[in-house]
Amino acid sequence: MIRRDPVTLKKVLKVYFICGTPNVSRPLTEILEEAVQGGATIFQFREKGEKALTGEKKKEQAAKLQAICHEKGIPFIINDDVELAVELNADGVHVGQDDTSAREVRAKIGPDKILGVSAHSLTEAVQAEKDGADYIGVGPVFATSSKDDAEEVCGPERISEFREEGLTLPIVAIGGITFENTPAVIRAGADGISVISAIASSASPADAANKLYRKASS
Ligand SMILES: Cc1ncsc1CCOP(=O)(O)O
Ligand SMILES: C=C1C=NC(C)=NC1=N
Ligand SMILES: [Mg+2]
Repeated sequence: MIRRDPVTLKKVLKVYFICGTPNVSRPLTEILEEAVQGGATIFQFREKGEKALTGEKKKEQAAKLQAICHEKGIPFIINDDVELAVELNADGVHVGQDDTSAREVRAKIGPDKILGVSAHSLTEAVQAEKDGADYIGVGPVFATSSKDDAEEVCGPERISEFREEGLTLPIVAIGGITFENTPAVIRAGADGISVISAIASSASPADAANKLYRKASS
């Protein structure tokens, strides 16, 4: 169990791979293995879109991915689906502003699980912290084609603004992140970067994760 303290979490958030079966054209289990091999430090199962698995199939896939994360010693996070997270005893949940309220999720998953919340404004960020969030996901910092209902691009500046306002909560940036633009995001004050396509669409997820890790740690 990853302790929820901010110091541990800031390390764990370094290279946050997020993926669902609609994002890949070969088994997600294979891609996850390779991504962790390369240096991914935390994984989120985000099963969304018209081709997303549901019910038993989604649960089976989640269990397989969870087993890989446990074997490799990285946290397994589930996006949105709090019930599934509780059922599988996942390491945590990530919710957006339009999902179950963070306060309610914290009550359902208990004090030892990781809770991530998407935040686009300082108000949302401060509220998330009050509601028991361990980290916030901020973005899209660059243009992305992986989320059709993404908010408008906010740039890494949004993260700098939060830091200038004194927000110390762990922050992971998201949206259109590649190893080229990772340094700017870390310089802006993010503790880590989260990606879908930079790893999922790479010919070598291991190589992509490794490049991202080096850029996020430098
Ligand atoms: C889930 C999510 N939230 C904001 S942008 C995004 C998609 C990120 O995907 P990519 O890393 O491929 O831009
Ligand atoms: C929308 C999101 C923002 N940030 C993170 C870490 N995950 C998400 N699903
Ligand atoms: Mg959501």
